[in-house]
Amino acid sequence: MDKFDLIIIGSGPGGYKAALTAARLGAKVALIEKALPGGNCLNLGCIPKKTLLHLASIIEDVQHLNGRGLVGEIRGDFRAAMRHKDDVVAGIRNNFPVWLRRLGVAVITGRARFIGPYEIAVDPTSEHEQEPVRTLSAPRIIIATGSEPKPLAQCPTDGHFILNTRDFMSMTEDQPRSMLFVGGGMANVELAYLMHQFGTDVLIVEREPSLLPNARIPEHAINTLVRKFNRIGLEFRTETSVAACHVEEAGVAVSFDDGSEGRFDKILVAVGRRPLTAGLDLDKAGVKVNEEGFIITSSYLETNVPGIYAIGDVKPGPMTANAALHDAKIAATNALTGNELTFNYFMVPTVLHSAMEIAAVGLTEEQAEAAGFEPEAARTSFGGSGKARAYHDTEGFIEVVHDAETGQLLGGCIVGPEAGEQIQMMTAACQSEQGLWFFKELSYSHPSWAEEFETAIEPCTSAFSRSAKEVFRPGIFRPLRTKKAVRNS
Ligand SMILES: Cc1cc2nc3c(=O)[nH]c(=O)nc-3n(C[C@H](O)[C@H](O)[C@H](O)COP(=O)(O)OP(=O)(O)OC[C@H]3O[C@@H](n4cnc5c(N)ncnc54)[C@H](O)[C@@H]3O)c2cc1C
Ligand SMILES: NC(=O)c1ccc[n+]([C@@H]2O[C@H](COP(=O)([O-])OP(=O)(O)OC[C@H]3O[C@@H](n4cnc5c(N)ncnc54)[C@H](O)[C@@H]3O)[C@@H](O)[C@H]2O)c1
Repeated sequence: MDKFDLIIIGSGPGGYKAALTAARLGAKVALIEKALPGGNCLNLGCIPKKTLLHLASIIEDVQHLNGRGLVGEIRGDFRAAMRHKDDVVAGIRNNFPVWLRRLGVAVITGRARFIGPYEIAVDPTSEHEQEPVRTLSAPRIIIATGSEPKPLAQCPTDGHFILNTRDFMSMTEDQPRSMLFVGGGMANVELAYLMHQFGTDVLIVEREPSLLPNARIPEHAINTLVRKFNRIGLEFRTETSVAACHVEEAGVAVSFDDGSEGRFDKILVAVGRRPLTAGLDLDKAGVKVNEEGFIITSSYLETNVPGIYAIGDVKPGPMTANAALHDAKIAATNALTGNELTFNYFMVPTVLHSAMEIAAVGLTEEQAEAAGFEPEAARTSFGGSGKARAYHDTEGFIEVVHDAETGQLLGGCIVGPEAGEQIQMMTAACQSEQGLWFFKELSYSHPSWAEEFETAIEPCTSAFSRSAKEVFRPGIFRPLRTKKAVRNS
């Protein structure tokens, strides 16, 4: 039996970040992966999606600027775009094990299962079935096995006409002329926009009264996106679902639960994801799951079994790579240096890449009020931004939520180009003890998107004297280290 300081199961963003963190802390680490290195995020989610959406947004930009110094038509070539996406993903993936091995991480291919609390058997995958079962042990184990798409009984996937996100990312056929997207959550709101820009007729159906009902994004930001969907002709129906689907020779006939019918070349079902623990034999280690199958953890991300941690999609919390990366640093550090760090998902941004980029972090005004703050939102639209005007893209806004009493920053939301980049600054500001002065005292580059932070908060800072910083009250963004947080409060 091979002995390690730490064994990590799964090499998605949670698993690989945990491996890097632990290796840099000097630990002897084993990282086990049963499928492609990089997990859902690299192979079937974030990276392939962003590669394709980058092309979609270039198509939109060129169409938008046509007649303003650009001439000519541009259109997407779906098959070539999918091949380009495969090349991008393979380029990152091929480098991945090399990079980890260079840091001394033992990257092991195979299917991991518990044979005891601190012992793991690694079964060979089907391509390497001649290889023997390997056994490993470690006093610390991190489970980072991710999630899989939830099935929908009314729309069973067949991998060809009715797809889940995995099937979609593996499509090699010609571009469908029409597509139904069942579920109006993060995945379909992004992928439907992609297909719309490539010229497919799309329809999203969402059973709740609005799109993105579970997203950690303020409602008024979602409304901005909805207005844009209406303007560009991207069709969606809320309070609607699928009653039945019949696969025909060259497409799918669909009956909706409002009595209407339709026919589509393909359907993409994205109605959420469920944790992936099948085959792990968690019972052999005594690790407990909740009624939905998520592994239960403490705020240190430790399971009920001391020394066994769970991170990312497999435990309750936001199912994003951003959250998995946050978890990874916390669990790996706690596992090796003692439980001290706790997760705080208010510090983790959410970013939606669709017809508009929307990024949010921290508390909305409503959440801040419920948490006992006196919230005030400072806003500015990009209408007055030189950069936005230069780009002919003034639809978005910046919103900064702060405590009216102290100027403490509580959260924010950005809608517009590169919102996912600008949100890093908002995240840093929320963790700073400077409050609104974080934005006030910076010198900005001009023209830039970020200078609009100062524009947004200017009317609010005038209401405070500089000494107001002294009444700053640590709140939702208190430092991650619990001991320090106790000292501060
Ligand atoms: C279409 C789509 C787009 C997305 N885009 C974004 C985005 O832009 N930004 C974002 O933050 N999030 C995005 N997400 C979500 C993101 O992909 C996931 O939240 C993230 O991948 C979760 O990371 P993880 O490490 O927990 O699990 P995963 O990435 O799922 O990795 C788990 C790994 O564990 C392996 N594994 C499972 N069981 C075993 C076993 N028994 N033995 C060995 N290995 C095992 C799996 O093969 C897998 O490789 C997207 C999701 C989808 C579906
Ligand atoms: N940019 C990102 O960070 C990003 C992108 C894609 C996915 N993800 C993550 O991946 C996970 C999976 O994405 P997702 O979009 O599948 O899940 P989701 O939970 O974001 O959305 C699923 C949607 O399907 C709806 N729904 C459920 N059953 C339905 C039915 N029968 N008919 C119609 N609608 C129905 C739900 O109300 C919900 O709005 C999410 O947790 C998300 O956070 C993140």
